Amino acid sequence: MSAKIAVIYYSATGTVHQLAQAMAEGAEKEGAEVRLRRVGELAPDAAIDANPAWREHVDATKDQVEVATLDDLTWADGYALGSPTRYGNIASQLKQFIDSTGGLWAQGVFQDKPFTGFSSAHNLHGGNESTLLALYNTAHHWGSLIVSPGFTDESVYAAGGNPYGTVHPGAAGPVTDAALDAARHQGARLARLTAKVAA
Ligand SMILES: Cc1cc2nc3c(=O)[nH]c(=O)nc-3n(C[C@H](O)[C@H](O)[C@H](O)COP(=O)(O)O)c2cc1C
Repeated sequence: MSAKIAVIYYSATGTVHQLAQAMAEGAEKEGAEVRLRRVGELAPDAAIDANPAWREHVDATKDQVEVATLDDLTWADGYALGSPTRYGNIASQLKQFIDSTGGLWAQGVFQDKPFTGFSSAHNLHGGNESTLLALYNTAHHWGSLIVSPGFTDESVYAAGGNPYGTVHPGAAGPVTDAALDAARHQGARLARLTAKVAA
């Protein structure tokens, strides 16, 4: 059977958005049905307008990517969640969405469903891994199955060797093909394992 995968992310300036797209591509290539969704923006216009890259990304994705809903979580058999690093933690926009899932949690919607994470901090050692570990706290509470990439493919090493999840440090410049390849691998692995669990 093919898996139903929800790739749900927040991105202010587009880095995590690119990783999310690659994650979705990898899952689709594995035969999954994918919903690629961004969480709603919560920041005031004044903050967004103060950063031209942020404004540009908000405007570019407004009509391009649907906003995540709770139905996407109920529908999916497996989850890929992504967030930029915010002081070593996940962004409040994604956290707000997660914090709206109490009703689904109480119904057991997340139990036994594979869950993987991805991120981007500006600096290589600026909190990529602490953000992923913070994201995985939710998976523990949801009763989901954490499917981190591990060192399961050459693409993981080529992208910097992060077994917790694909990341791209913004300080290294534009998102690299290596990071996108690693995200595709991670998405494919999630889809493959989700199909097995769902069967
Ligand atoms: C409020 C705030 C906090 C941040 N905290 C960190 C941090 O702790 N470590 C770091 O390396 N980068 C930090 N950054 C930078 C972002 O994580 C980084 O630019 C990321 O690549 C942005 O992803 P995006 O393009 O998907 O929005 C922070 C940025 C903002 C706006």
